[in-house]
Formats: sequence, C-alpha cells, structure tokens
Amino acid sequence: VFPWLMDHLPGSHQKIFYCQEFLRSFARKEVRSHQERGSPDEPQDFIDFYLAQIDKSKADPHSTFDEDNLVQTIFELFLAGTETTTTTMRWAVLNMVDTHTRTRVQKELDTVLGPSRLICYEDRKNLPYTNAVIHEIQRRSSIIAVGVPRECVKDTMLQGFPVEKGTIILPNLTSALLDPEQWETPRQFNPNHFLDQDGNFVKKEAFLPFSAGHRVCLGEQLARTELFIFFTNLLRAFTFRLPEGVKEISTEFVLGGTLQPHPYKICQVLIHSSNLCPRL
Ligand code: HEM
Repeated sequence: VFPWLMDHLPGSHQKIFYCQEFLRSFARKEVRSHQERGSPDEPQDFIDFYLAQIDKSKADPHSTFDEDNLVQTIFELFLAGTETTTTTMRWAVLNMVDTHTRTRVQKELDTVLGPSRLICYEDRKNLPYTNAVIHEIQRRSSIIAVGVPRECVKDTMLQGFPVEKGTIILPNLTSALLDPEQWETPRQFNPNHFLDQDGNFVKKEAFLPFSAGHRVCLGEQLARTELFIFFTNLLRAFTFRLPEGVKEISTEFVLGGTLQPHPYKICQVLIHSSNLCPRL
C-alpha cells in the first residue's frame, strides 16, 4: 500500500536497495560517458543504439524510449544475465567433481582441440560429449523452476483445457526438464540424455531451461556461448576435487531467486598451465 515506507524501515531489504542503487548509478555513469563521447557513425553497443532511438523518437509523445528506461533495461540485463550464468557454472563445477564425467570431458577436449588452441563456440560441434554434459548440467539443475508469469491475451484451448483471456500463466519449466516420459533417468545426472547410440549430440524438445515462445530468454545465445567457453576453458586447465575429509556432496538445491547448489568449497587443481586461456 505504501511502497515508499520500505525505504525508511530497517531490515535486510536495505542491502537489496543499496545494491540496486549501486548498479543503477553504474548504468547512469555509462550512459553519461556515451553521451559525452557523442553519437558515433557506427553505433558500437546497446547504449549507442538506445540513445539513437531516443533521438529518433523525440517527436513521438507516446514513445517509451527515454533515459530512465535505458538505465532500467541495463539494470535488468545485468540482473537476468549474471545470477543465471553464475549459478549454472556453480552447478557445473559441482558436477565435475565426478571423476568419470570430468575425465571423459577432459579427454575429448585434449583429443579434439590439442593443448593450446583458443576455444570458440563453433568447436561444440566437434565436442559431442562436452556439449551433452553442458546441456545435462542445465537440465538437471533446472535453475529457473518456474518461468516469468505471463497473461493469456485471448480465450485459448490448450491440450483440451480452456484457458480464459486474462488468466495468469506460470510455466513450470522443471516439469519438462525432469519429465519421466522425456528423460531416461530424470533425477540423475546423465549426459547420455543428449547422446545417440553412436555418441552424436542430439537436441531434445523438452530441454527448456530458457523457456520458449515469443518471450523466450533474450540472452539465450549469449548464455549458451558463455557457458560453453567458460566450461571448456576451465576443464582444459583445471581438475576439480572435494577438499580432504569431505566424502559426499548433496546435489539438492537451495531455494533462492534461482535454484542454487549448496555452498561447497571445491579444490581447483591446475593440470597444465599451457592450457590456461590468456584471458582467464
Ligand atoms: C543460464 C543462463 C540463463 C537462463 C537459464 C535463463 C533463463 C531465462 C528464462 C527461463 C526466462 C523467462 C522466459 C519466459 O518468460 O518465458 C528468461 C528471461 C530473460 N532473460 Fe534469461 N536466462 C539466462 C541468461 C540470460 C542472459 C545472459 C541474459 C542477458 C544478458 C538474459 C536476459 C533475459 C531477459 C532480458 C529476459 C526477459 C525476456 C522477456 O521478458 O521478453 N538471460 N531467461
């Protein structure tokens, strides 16, 4: 009823407000420095394109392109793009403690890429096992269990069920990612879910960590590229082990903004320094 009241009440939400303001003020500074630089002949990044669009739509009184919306969009891209990829990488490292899977990935990377060549996203086509492992990490961790709520825009029939206009829909992504009719061992980490009998990578329709349709994750391609590049570079240079004394780890999630792994300490042991990506 009085959202502004929260600004004045003490509590842990104050830390969230502080972090939000930190990120927004960073975005504002970036926008300012782009404005000071002036509009380049060729827009170089998202901010350049957005500022050009603000300029173009100045005469339109209904335009939503303005500086506040630009700052908010940058904020949302950071929010949607960091928590998700980091959480997936944390699951990746936890799963790579398993010696069998990790060794197979490392052997494939060694055989196909050799010791020191830079890895690019195209390489995934020659790395079916590694690609399958990355997909299985995303499937099994199912970090966004329920997608963003959407509203049905017209009366619809869905698999025999009537859905009235105005109904709020919450897509249950986990129900597809762990569907026992779609996956051989739905609750078990198993890269074979994405491999045929000859070891070729196979796409699966029920693989929906980024959701689907018009409002599918905007950053899907970026996220897929990041996950592949980060994962392969890490596995080429390091091996992952549990610290001494730790025998077992839980693969159950901790409920947060995303489904996260338990906060374990993992030992990252350098295999070969020549495999270190110069940019890592
Ligand atoms: C592993 C990484 C990621 C996962 C699993 C993921 C997953 C999702 C999911 C499930 C949605 C909801 C889609 C829907 O409402 O149907 C979504 C939306 C979105 N994601 Fe991602 N995401 C990831 C990375 C990223 C990255 C890297 C960015 C951008 C830098 C990004 C930007 C967005 C945006 C802007 C939306 C809202 C799209 C809209 O409402 O039209 N995401 N994401």
